[in-house]
Amino acid sequence: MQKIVVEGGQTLNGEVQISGAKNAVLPILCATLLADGPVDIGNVPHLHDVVTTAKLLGELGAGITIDEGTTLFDGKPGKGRSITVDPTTVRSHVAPYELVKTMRASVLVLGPLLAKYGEAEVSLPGGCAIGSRPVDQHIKGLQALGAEISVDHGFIKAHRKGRLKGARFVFDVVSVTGTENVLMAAVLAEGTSVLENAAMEPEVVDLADCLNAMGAQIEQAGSGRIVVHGVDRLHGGTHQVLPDRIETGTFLVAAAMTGGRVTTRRSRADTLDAVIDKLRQAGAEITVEEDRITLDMHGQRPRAVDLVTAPYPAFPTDMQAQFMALNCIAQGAGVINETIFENRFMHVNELLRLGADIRVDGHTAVIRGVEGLSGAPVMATDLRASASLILAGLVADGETTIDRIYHLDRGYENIEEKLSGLGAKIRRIS
Ligand SMILES: CC(=O)N[C@H]1[C@@H](OP(=O)(O)OP(=O)(O)OC[C@H]2O[C@@H](n3ccc(=O)[nH]c3=O)[C@H](O)[C@@H]2O)O[C@H](CO)[C@@H](O)[C@@H]1O
Ligand SMILES: C=C(OP(=O)(O)O)C(=O)O
Repeated sequence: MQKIVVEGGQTLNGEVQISGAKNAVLPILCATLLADGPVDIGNVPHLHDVVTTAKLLGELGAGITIDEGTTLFDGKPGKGRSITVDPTTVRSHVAPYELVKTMRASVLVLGPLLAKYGEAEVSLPGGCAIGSRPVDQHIKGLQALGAEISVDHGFIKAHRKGRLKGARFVFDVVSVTGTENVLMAAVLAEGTSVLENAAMEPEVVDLADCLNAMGAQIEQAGSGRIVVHGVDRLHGGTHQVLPDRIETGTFLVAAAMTGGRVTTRRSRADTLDAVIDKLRQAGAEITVEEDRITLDMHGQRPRAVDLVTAPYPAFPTDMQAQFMALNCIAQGAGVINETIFENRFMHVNELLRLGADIRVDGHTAVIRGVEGLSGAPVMATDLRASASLILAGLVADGETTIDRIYHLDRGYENIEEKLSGLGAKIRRIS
């Protein structure tokens, strides 16, 4: 099994190119199932979850063509990957357990298969083990559009008699993938749907942009009330995936923790307001120019920050572990309140092994910054926990070895190469 070894003590400096967003490309890949022709997706990150989703689409019968290194991003040439999905050969409507178990986003084939082909059988999804992660909102939303759904032997079984019917649906809780699933189904429903208490995440907007490029009529994505005028069919199209705001935030935190100066290229500062605000509170000087965000810590140790995770545009739960790592070595004490997932403090025990001072009471963690961490073997428990351990390793004394890094490969493209480019001493070993 592979591990990552980080030798702490380097100040990060330089520029890093941000990849396409995992949480945008995965729903977009699933959305291609709705089209009557091929869909070209550009700025696709090299991630394990992308490979799994492509395998899943292939298993359903879609044609997949991968083109390395020719993607255009915002009209500027750049190296990246594009994937063309041809859904016209889809024959199966079953998403098997073996492919779905590793990845939360695989549940996103449910809405498209149901809307386009009239039936779907999708294994209950996996993903990061950060809470119970139910799918009741996905099911209720699709039922509101007229679907008949049962959960049986670990599979969600859905079918429709006739076309789905547009409806008003109010989500009980704000759910990102729940909004995306119902949105994708509503696109081919008869009449207008209004999705209330919808997720406002930039990845939902990116999905809606892609669907609109395929002929959908979606209005107000990015607000809590999305209006969808159903259409008879979607055609093929092209779309560039938006930059990954969580990857961007992770590199900015790395720069802040090491006292360095780092510029992220091909990033979108407008999707990171809450994160940038917290980094400024931590003492960072941040400047934004077009798609570049520069964080300069001027060699200073960060100040601890308090934060509460909540749905977008508030502070993202996917940046919580990274800010926990920052607080571990900051001046003063910070309080982190995790309100989205009930079991998302699993990195705490590993950070304690590096010498951190953290106390957890329910959903709240109090972190007192220490002068220094000391490198040790640790174990990654989920994707962002893995990132937090790398960040801690960057500033720890000596070597930190991180085990179970397969989580990391689900969501970070070439993280060790990108960090090495900024001056970190980091390597992957088998
Ligand atoms: C692939 C993807 O995009 N993953 C992201 C997505 O996950 P995901 O879409 O799974 O997260 P949700 O937004 O659905 O979860 C938010 C909260 O709603 C609850 N809930 C959700 C659905 C449901 O049917 N019933 C229910 O009760 C969950 O338990 C959780 O407490 O948003 C999360 C919250 O920003 C991020 O951490 C994940 O990186
Ligand atoms: C929780 C995450 O991913 P997923 O929903 O795919 O498990 C994440 O990206 O931090």
